[in-house]
Amino acid sequence: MNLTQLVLASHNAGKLKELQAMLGEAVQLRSIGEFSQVEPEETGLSFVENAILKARNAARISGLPALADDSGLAVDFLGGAPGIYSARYADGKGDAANNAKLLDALKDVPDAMRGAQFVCVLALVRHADDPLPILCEGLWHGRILHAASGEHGFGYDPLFWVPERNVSSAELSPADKNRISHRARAMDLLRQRLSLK
Ligand SMILES: O=c1nc[nH]c2c1ncn2[C@H]1C[C@H](O)[C@@H](COP(=O)(O)OP(=O)(O)OP(=O)(O)O)O1
Ligand SMILES: [Mg+2]
Repeated sequence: MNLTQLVLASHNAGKLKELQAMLGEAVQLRSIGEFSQVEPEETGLSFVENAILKARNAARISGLPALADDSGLAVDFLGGAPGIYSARYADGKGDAANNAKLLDALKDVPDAMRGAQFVCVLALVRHADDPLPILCEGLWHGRILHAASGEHGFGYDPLFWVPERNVSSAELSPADKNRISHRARAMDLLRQRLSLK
């Protein structure tokens, strides 16, 4: 597979930055935003389904092989919510509203019951109708803080406490987050599958 031209099926600038940093110079990720501003509806019931749906859509629009990232935050106390609905948790009002709603949902919940996982599924399709998408998954275990902390990253990072570093994931340097995050784990697997260094 020629991977010098790969389109990233994401309108999220934070993901593009992280994934490009992880891939290095060998692969140039082009944003789907160069081709279309229309975001496909994420109608799947799983991260896998939504990742494949986004990848196929981007491959169709761009004519290039496409990588999609479907990710989210699964909170134990909320039975895995917001999960695949993480981006839409506060009805599309954005990251700050999502974080405020999550803090409210966990008000007065003690630390021991605030466990959560970031989930990332990467899907790579060679073309829009690829019958064998490459799928890689990564999980990152942590806990939901009682208040936002840190300026790096995006999304729920300011609320996600990283036990192995004793900071929020928004307090990690971008390079550090990219070594240990759910996305980093999924990307490690993808690199192995593609025999990339
Ligand atoms: O490392 C992360 N650090 C913090 N938050 C994160 C992370 N990874 C995913 N998240 C959150 C952001 C969003 O609320 C949802 C992903 O939703 P998701 O649909 O996959 O992405 P999106 O709509 O932002 O962009 P797009 O679908 O165009 O790729 O999970
Ligand atoms: Mg999305």
